[in-house]
Amino acid sequence: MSSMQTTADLRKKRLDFARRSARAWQNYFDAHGLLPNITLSPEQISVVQQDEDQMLINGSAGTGKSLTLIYKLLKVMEQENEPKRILYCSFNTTLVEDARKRIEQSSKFHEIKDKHTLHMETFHYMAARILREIGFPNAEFLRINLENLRRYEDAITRRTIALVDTFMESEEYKKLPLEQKLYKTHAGTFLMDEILWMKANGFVTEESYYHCERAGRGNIPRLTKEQRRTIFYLYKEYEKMLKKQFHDHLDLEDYALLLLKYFDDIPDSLKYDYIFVDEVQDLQAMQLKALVGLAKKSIVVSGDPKQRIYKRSPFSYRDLGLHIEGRKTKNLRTNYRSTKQIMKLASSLEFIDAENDRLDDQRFVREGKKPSIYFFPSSKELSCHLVNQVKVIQKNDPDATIAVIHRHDGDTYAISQCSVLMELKKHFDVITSSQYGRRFDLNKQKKPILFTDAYSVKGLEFDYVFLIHFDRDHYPNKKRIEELDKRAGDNKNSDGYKADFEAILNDEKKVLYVAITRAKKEVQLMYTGRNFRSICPFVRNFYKEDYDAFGFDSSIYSK
Ligand SMILES: Nc1ncnc2c1ncn2[C@@H]1O[C@H](COP(=O)(O)OP(=O)(O)OP(=O)(O)O)[C@@H](O)[C@H]1O
Repeated sequence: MSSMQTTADLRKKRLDFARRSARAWQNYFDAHGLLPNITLSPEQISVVQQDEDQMLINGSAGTGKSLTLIYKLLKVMEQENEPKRILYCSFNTTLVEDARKRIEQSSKFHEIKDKHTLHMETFHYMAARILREIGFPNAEFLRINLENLRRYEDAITRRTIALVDTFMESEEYKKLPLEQKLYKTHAGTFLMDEILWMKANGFVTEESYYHCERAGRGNIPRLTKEQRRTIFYLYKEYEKMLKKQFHDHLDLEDYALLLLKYFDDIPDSLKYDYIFVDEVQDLQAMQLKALVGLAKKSIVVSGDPKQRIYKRSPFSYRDLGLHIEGRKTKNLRTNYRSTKQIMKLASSLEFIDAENDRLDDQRFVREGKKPSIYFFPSSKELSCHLVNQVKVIQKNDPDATIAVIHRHDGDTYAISQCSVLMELKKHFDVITSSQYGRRFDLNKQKKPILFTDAYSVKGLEFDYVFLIHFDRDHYPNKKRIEELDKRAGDNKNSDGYKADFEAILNDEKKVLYVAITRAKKEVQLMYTGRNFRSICPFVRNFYKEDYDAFGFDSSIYSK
């Protein structure tokens, strides 16, 4: 009896296998040799071969999510015989430029690229293209980088400050019931943040805003439901201001909202058959929702929640129309970029909202030197060390790519005055992230050194990474804490303040995680200060055996 069952089971298994193979082979794509020096792992191949209308590729930094996405894109381009419209998009300009550099390395790509219409661009560029076609000539083709984002937020803050100040002096405000009056701390940047958050999440009717969960907005300052009525009034006034005084100016958050609002006016010919989205965690909720709507046949997104360093939202993927449960979510586990030693350090950072990388869940293809942390009493000494290190690298490893990551975060004046940058420029060819697309040629020997903030290098990688601001003023960024303190007023002992403070620390750890995980071979974290105690507090998450310390005693801080 049992042997008969076994034979039947075996036959069924064989049949299932044959059916599965036949199904797989119909769309089988020969991924071999498409990009130089890459042989996809079985794990990656199975993601490339699996066709779904919606799919999520998950994985920690360096597991090949972007690469796998590019292979899926090449697969579609090769297998579709009729011309298709295909979009590869992400939030940051540099990442899109990087993907373009990668795909250009494939000779297959050059063979098949004219078969289809392929757009490789940021969300905003794609949205501006469609919006202009359907009657919004004000949609701009903006370069999305940190400097432009800061400039743009500053402009909005100036408008919202003027708006709140005038409103609070008005007769109308005086007549408001007490419970709808605002606190002083609701002024300025708070209103700017709130309006942008409302737009990013589509809460642009009074009732939806009144009833929504303000996830991601923190607790400080408190905002009661009744006060939301006043904020909504100010939002409306702000919109009128944009129309009248700023000639129908569009905020970046308006691009997705307009696509959704005028969705029926978008002809099918402007939508995409296939959409591929990299670093999906950086997109705002309405942006992702618009992309889901624009994908006629399939949308594949890839991301890593530990690298989410932009604004948060109350929505799940499902709420936004992305159904990626079960086999439609794929996880990649082998790290092809960083050494085990680098990932060990990065993985010890503890987050409150994202699961830590478990090292025993990950595999590595290379090992290398332990990361190091250096304290220097002055920035002159730090610069001197950095220059010497770069000289040694360029002598021993002339093909190497090098990034120096700072935390001036879009402050163009601070960047221009940065003594480390000045010193580097005396010795080397140095570029900033806005020059990355034009000046950074992966095929050339002796590439320029990239001097960049941590946001602009999302998705990029370098053989050697130097972080120059590993101190308590920059991780966490002092300006963010000062802003929270300003908003808290006398409320600094409240639980709400503590929770918001923790949320900032968590975000800032993610910035650090992104920065460290850009390194392939070696990473050095460096800081200066009056004494070694000015070290970044996140060092307490590190195990002392995971890094070499210079200029201070690691046993004081680390686990
Ligand atoms: N199978 C492979 N063989 C060789 N190299 C690989 C393989 N898979 C990925 N890589 C390389 O590993 C590096 C990291 O890949 P990729 O940038 O796609 O990772 P990622 O998961 O998107 O990272 P991040 O989340 O940091 O953007 C790249 O240099 C890529 O070429």
